[in-house]
Amino acid sequence: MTAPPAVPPTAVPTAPPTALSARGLGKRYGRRWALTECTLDVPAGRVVGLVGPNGAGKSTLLNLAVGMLTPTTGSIDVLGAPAGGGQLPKIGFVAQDTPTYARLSVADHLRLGARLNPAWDDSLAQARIQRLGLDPKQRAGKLSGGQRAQLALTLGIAKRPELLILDEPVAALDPLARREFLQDLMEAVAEQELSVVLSSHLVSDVERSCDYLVVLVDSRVQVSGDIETLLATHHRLTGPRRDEKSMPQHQHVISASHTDRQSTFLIRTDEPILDSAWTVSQLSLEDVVLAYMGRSALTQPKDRPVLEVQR
Ligand SMILES: Nc1ncnc2c1ncn2[C@@H]1O[C@H](COP(=O)(O)OP(=O)(O)OP(=O)(O)O)[C@@H](O)[C@H]1O
Repeated sequence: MTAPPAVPPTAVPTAPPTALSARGLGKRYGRRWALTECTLDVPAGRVVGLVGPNGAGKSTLLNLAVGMLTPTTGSIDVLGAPAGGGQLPKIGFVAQDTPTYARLSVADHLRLGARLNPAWDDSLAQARIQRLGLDPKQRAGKLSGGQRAQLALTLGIAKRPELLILDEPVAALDPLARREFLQDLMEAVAEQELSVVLSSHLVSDVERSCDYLVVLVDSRVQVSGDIETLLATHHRLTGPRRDEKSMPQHQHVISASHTDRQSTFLIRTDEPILDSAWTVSQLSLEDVVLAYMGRSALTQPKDRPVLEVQR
């Protein structure tokens, strides 16, 4: 009897690893939704900027990711498993206002980090503290806001996490400290295999340090994606006045403004723009973010504060 022919192995498609994956995720405080219908796949190995105005829901999303909040609706996976308990050793989390223990010294914080984290990299932590010029004997309560933020980032990085989540880490820093902090962060990303999600109000911070963007406005994700791709697929079209409805289907209008004779559209499309009536211009990341924020403002009910889109 002859053996049956070998069956070629079936290639089982594997989904690319994700840092965060949310499905219909929502969080309600009392009657107010802080996060609504959030469905999102953020790839691993990226530096993700989570941008949105005050009260957009950024902290809520990040706190759901680290399991400090539980969802009202939907689910969130972190590094391929449900957020919460089992994933915590793999996550470094620096919460908003970079909390530290005021009465403990810098050295105490590093000792605590070593006790609490099995993968603690003490030489990395010591080297960072020395490079930053932080006095190991100084109590955290006596550090400046910027120094405290650097201490908190050191604790987060020395944990050797797979995912580092930073909630507005540079909000309290002056421009130079902000630049140095983001520079340090990028160095850590280059040295370690690390995914980072950081929230910020400022597009300039994201432009400098991130390669993936999520825009959250009024509790909803407005857009998310690879920053290079977002910049390559969004355009400003300026030309003779035209009705939005006459635009080709593949051109998704994000914002439109008109004068008597002229129209300006900010569109997203994967296809080339062939209509020679348009003057096509490139957009900055800030243009893209503001357009999505403005779009949200236009769709908000009247009793909500409307975001100003300034150009
Ligand atoms: N513990 C809470 N109880 C009630 N409402 C809350 C609570 N935490 C947040 N909220 C509300 O949920 C919404 C989203 O808040 P969240 O802190 O997630 O926004 P954010 O984008 O991080 O804002 P910011 O940039 O100001 O930090 C806001 O309207 C806020 O008032």
